[in-house]
Amino acid sequence: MSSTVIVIIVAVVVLLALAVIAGVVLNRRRRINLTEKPSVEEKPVKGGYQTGSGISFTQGGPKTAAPPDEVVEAEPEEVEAAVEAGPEVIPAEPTIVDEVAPTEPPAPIEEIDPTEGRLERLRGRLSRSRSAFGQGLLGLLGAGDLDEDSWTEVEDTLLLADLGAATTTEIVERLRTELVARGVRTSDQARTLLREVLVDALHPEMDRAVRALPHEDNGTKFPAVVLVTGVNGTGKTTTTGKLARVLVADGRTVMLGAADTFRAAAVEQLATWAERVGAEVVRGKEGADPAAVAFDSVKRGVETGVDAVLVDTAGRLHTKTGLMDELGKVKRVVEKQTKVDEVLLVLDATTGQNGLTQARVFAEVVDITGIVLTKLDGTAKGGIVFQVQRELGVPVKLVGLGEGADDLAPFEPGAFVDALLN
Ligand SMILES: Nc1nc2c(ncn2[C@@H]2O[C@H](COP(=O)(O)OP(=O)(O)OP(=O)(O)O)[C@@H](O)[C@H]2O)c(=O)[nH]1
Repeated sequence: MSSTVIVIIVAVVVLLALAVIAGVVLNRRRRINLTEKPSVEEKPVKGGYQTGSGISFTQGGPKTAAPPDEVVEAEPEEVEAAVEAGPEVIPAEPTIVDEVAPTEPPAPIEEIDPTEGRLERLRGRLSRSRSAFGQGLLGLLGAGDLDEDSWTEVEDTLLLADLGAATTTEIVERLRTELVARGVRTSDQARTLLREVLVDALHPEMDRAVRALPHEDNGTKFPAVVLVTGVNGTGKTTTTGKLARVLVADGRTVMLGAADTFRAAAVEQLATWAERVGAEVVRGKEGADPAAVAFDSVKRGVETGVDAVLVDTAGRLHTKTGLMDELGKVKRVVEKQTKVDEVLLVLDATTGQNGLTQARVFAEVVDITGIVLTKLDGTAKGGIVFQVQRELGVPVKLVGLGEGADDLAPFEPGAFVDALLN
């Protein structure tokens, strides 16, 4: 073979290699990168809920995630019993490990939608909240001097949107003072004032990053442990799956723990989510002790060196004692191995006051570190966000805006209020 032919072959090979590399780079760019904030702030589209950034994550571990004091004290014997798989409820240890799904599932791993597509789809999802809220308020405030009847109407609008009595009073008082102090006369001025007051009431200074990144302890990598809790039906399993997708899209590895063993279908549901993103799932048999499954998922997560273990916990609200036993035990048992970094409480926004009652009970049982408000797309009462944060003193970190796999968004007070008012 002549040297010219060899040179041509080498040149063709180099060109092909460059084309492959360019293809891979372009493909990766199309995937969402949730840690990067867009450099240019997009103007919110009328009526849409657009967030300026992706869901942000932060490191777990003792340095950044010191949780408040635990409500429930660990009982060593009880913890041991759960870990060693007591005969009546906990399946034998090997059973759980045997049921770990294969690392490489046969089904193809899904591409996760790029950010642009996600924001596009979330537009207008809050339209029902908007019609009940922003338009009415702006109509009233834009009129200038308000008589007592008009102020009562403002109050009623806020109450109807589920903001709760305390937040409503606070907001009305501030509006009354500022309206006079600033001499508000036009609807634009009213809009600016209303936006400011509502955003402030949502405490934009709260840290809303999800503690789902690993930390190191004495040179050993520990995954972040996220417990996802809430009453069955609120969207707990769905949220766990959606969060796993966000992490995977961000280049992270996750282990899912199907500790909601109350309903076999819930375990299957989580296994499907895991399969779709190529993650492992650890599960127990129906009726298995949730604490044992949670323990095994974290153990497996540490062994395999994943970045985060997301545990879908049981959320039966039969009695407070029952819940306390179950959830308190899950947390204590997991903490035999590593700290629980995040306890997310999933609340269904459509349940209004009922959701708040649930929140109170859960908060008494376990230290909630973040709230996920689901089904905000299906309610005219977006105001529940204000109330639940106020009640628990814990930030709403994520919101569910649909049944689709990528319909989970970070909660941003400014973007949320814009969606209500525009
Ligand atoms: N519209 C809407 N539906 C949602 C949202 N989040 C979850 N859902 C739906 O709510 C239903 C219940 O969700 P699950 O995730 O199964 O609820 P769960 O709390 O895990 O309940 P169990 O499976 O019984 O443990 C499902 O049909 C979800 O698709 C949301 O943000 N918007």
